[in-house]
Amino acid sequence: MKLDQITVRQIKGVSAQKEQELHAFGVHTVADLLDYFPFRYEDYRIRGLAETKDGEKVTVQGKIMGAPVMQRYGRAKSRLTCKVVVDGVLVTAVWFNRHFLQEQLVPGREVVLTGKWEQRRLQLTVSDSEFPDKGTAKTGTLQPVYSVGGSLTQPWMRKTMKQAITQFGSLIEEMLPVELIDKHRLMPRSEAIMRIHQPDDTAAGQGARRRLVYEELFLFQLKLQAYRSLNRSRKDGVAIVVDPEIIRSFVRTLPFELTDSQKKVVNEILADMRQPSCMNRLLQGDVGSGKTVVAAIALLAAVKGGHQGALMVPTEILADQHMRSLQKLFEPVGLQVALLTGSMTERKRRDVLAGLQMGLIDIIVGTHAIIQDGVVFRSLGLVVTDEQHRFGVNQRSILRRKGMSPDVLTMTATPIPRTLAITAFGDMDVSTLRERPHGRKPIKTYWVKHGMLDRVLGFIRREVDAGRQAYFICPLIEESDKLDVQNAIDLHIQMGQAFPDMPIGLLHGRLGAAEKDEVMRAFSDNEIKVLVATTVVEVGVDVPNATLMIIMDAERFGLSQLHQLRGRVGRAEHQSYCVLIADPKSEIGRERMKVMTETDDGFEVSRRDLDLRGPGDFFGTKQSGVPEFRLADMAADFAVLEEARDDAADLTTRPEFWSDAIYARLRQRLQSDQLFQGELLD
Ligand SMILES: Nc1ncnc2c1ncn2[C@@H]1O[C@H](COP(=O)(O)OP(=O)(O)OP(=O)(O)O)[C@@H](O)[C@H]1O
Repeated sequence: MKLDQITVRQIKGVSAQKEQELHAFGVHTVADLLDYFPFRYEDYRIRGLAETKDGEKVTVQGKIMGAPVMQRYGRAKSRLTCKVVVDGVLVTAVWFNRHFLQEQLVPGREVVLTGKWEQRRLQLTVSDSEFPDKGTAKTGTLQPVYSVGGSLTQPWMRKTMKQAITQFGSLIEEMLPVELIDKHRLMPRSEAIMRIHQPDDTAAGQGARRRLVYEELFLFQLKLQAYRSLNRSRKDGVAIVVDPEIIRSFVRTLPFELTDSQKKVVNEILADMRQPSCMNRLLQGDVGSGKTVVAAIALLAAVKGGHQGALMVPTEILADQHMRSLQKLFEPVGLQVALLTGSMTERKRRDVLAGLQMGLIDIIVGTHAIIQDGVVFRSLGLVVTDEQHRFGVNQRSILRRKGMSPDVLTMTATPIPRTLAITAFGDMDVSTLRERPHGRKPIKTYWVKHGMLDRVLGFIRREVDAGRQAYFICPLIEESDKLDVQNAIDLHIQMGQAFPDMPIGLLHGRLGAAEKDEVMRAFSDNEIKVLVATTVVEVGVDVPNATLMIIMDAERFGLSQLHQLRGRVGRAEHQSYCVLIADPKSEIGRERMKVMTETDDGFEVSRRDLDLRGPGDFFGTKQSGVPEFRLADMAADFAVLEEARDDAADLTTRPEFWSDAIYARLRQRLQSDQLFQGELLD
């Protein structure tokens, strides 16, 4: 019998109702239950009061000195106090709603008390007490604390866990290969499971945790690596072979020389595309590092190799911008670029769809709608997308069902600290643009208080008089009672009054698509000098003549968002500036503003952001692909994560991993994972 075939109902003491409640926590089988780890331990080990700080929780042993005093409030509420001598100090012990203890508090009797210590009043508010003459179960131990609810209480979980281990502990199987256990000197799985639920001393408890953290991270990495190596071994992708001279002569048409970083990354991408397996590569580069032209070269290669390319972007504004810049770039080489968006007329849409199907359109630009049903390509060779729309297994299988296995290049402008890159993008190969184009000057960033608006206006005037343009960003569209933030519409009016002679534009999410396009076009063409906008301009907008970015209420934005916004300037050779207007209330808020003024390197901003926020918060949402681990802590267990990654990478490249019986259990475990959706062994 295997543990994952035994239902929790078969554990003594688990009723049908309790079983149902366990289901709500994802616990169905004994295997699930044993993998339901405590998230912390309650410490009942006895300590001296001298080493206990005010407000801390502590367990002490003492002797009852006087008769207890009880006050009752209504029927159920009571306050019981009693003098107890602990380490030679006379302490007042207080219990709330434990009137039934009164008779047991006999002067002269030994007692063990656990509770919160209040130094000043020499008082202990007791949450737990035991009497050594009656035997102590908890005293001196660490008790596991589980995430529970409903009628599942901590004592019940502890008891049930113990019972499960007694009944079924001998069936716990090892799941890591022996060589890894030996290599890292890990505790056997059965021992680790028992100890994590019933730790007897910290050293062994640490060993148990280390073993299970390794296992968790290893399985996670194995999943990513297996996916990656499986992907590489599949030969159903398109092998895109282009004459290097075509690429070279295209590069010669560019108005600038590629940076060494761009050349290196282009080579990595083209090498991937030549393979008959599907490319799954992440291109990370700081704001303004020139990712677009890299993507353009890859798209050109796809087309010259006899296929079509798609560029998928998050917003229609960006779709429009990229459409125009690709058209300009590809005009000399005669590529047909088309736009596909939700706000297009039905007729136009039909034309585009027909063009794609017949292969008259080489490159399609649009939001994620471009790979959805109803869109048929003659032969899709490459999809370029951004990290928010990263290609999951789902999208790949939609395309595969349509008979397409394009190469995929994912771009991100949020440089990801190494820790998170390993976890969130471990299934991808990574290319990084390390340098910015030559001649770029670092952006100067200033942080000012709200009272300085007049000087900021003077700054705008100076830049515009010098022929440049400015962005003025604020957090909301319209005035809100709840938040005291400057809104774009008001600010637009205010700016109009301050600069009656200056064309000032307004851009926000509530404008219609055509209106947005028109505002963006006018700003691009330098007809509008100052653009008052919400964060719709955050990602990817490229107007090289803009040199001033002013961000109102900057404390309301996250660091990476501020960095993204700042990246809208400094995109050509002119000196550029960013002004943050903010009165942050918290220390962290002030720290964030300081980080911005101290560095304009996105990798450094990310690193400091991670320090300030912690990894759990870094991406904000679950869809970011950063998983929540049961035991592992990405910051604290980073070294283990790296080991696990190397081990998993090593294992999955060995042929025996895919064929040998020893690894069958690991493969089975992988296959049950959603990421693969049964693809692993077909
Ligand atoms: N090698 C280069 N030399 C000079 N200018 C370049 C070079 N590569 C790109 N550029 C220009 O730099 C600007 C920024 O490039 P691009 O829009 O590709 O940045 P990006 O990496 O996509 O940044 P973001 O994530 O901020 O949109 C563009 O105007 C582009 O034409």
